[in-house]
Amino acid sequence: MPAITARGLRKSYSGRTVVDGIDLDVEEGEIFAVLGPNGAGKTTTVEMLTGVRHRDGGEISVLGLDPDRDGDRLSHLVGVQLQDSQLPDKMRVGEAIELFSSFYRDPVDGDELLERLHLAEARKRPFAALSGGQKQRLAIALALVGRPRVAVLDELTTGLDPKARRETWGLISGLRDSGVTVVLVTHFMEEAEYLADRLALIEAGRIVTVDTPAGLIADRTAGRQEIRFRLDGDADAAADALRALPDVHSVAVQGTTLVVTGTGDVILAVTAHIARAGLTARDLRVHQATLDDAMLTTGSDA
Ligand SMILES: Nc1ncnc2c1ncn2[C@@H]1O[C@H](COP(=O)(O)OP(=O)(O)OP(=O)(O)O)[C@@H](O)[C@H]1O
Repeated sequence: MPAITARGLRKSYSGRTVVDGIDLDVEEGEIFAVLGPNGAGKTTTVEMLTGVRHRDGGEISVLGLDPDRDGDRLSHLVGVQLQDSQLPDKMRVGEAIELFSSFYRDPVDGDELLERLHLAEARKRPFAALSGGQKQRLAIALALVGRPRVAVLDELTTGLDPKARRETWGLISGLRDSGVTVVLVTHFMEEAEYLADRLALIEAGRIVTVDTPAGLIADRTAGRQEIRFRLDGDADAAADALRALPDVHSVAVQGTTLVVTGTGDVILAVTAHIARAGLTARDLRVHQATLDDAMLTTGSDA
């Protein structure tokens, strides 16, 4: 049974429709990413799922409850990290965790959570004195302290450095492993590819695609691969020979570097040819199409 179902979701601001009939099913225990360009309606959509924002039309069920009608009951089951979370300037990190813990029947261990999010040393620091990354990590901690069954995380790792981002991904994978359903709004394709079981692409308030990351990549890039290597010898002659191979789509010569694109068994075809011709390929690198590549092929700036 889906943890979240939305049908015909609509929202307008001052007569301008920004969510225009969205249908969604998020399965229990999956990480579901919401992607799309700036202003597509991602935040408005997830805010309606959590009841933070009221819908103008459509139906929503989160764990069998309606966020507009059953907000109090749902607040015990859903953890929300929204963009630009604000707390009173003087509130200390430890006080915020204690306050939010007190809202829930069975909160997690606040100390352990702060430790995992590298905030233990900032426990006594007031909100106003936190760095951007610390505020971000505190927002994640506050979303998770109530041991939610559903976590809605908007721009989870925006503002975090690469190490903190990776650690946060570990935390979110762990949540899924413990059965939590996660809805994740993100602009980082690498994050969606790494974490998401499925994703929805939203453009201009409508769902364009719902797929797995691998399915979307395969669909949009047709399994395109790129191989780069340096060649000792006549690069132009080698390029001509490579162009004649099956599965090779293009060969570009950039100085002594060859860039070959293709599909199917192109890697095998190229490496076998190099060996047969007695050539040496140095610094050989293979690039498989990523979610970033898939999104760029649609012209989206998500
Ligand atoms: N409170 C509001 N009042 C008026 N317009 C709003 C309000 N909140 C959002 N909008 C507008 O609704 C549209 C959708 O905004 P939303 O924040 O849902 O998009 P988004 O996909 O999350 O964008 P981003 O990736 O930039 O966060 C935008 O054009 C935005 O300017």
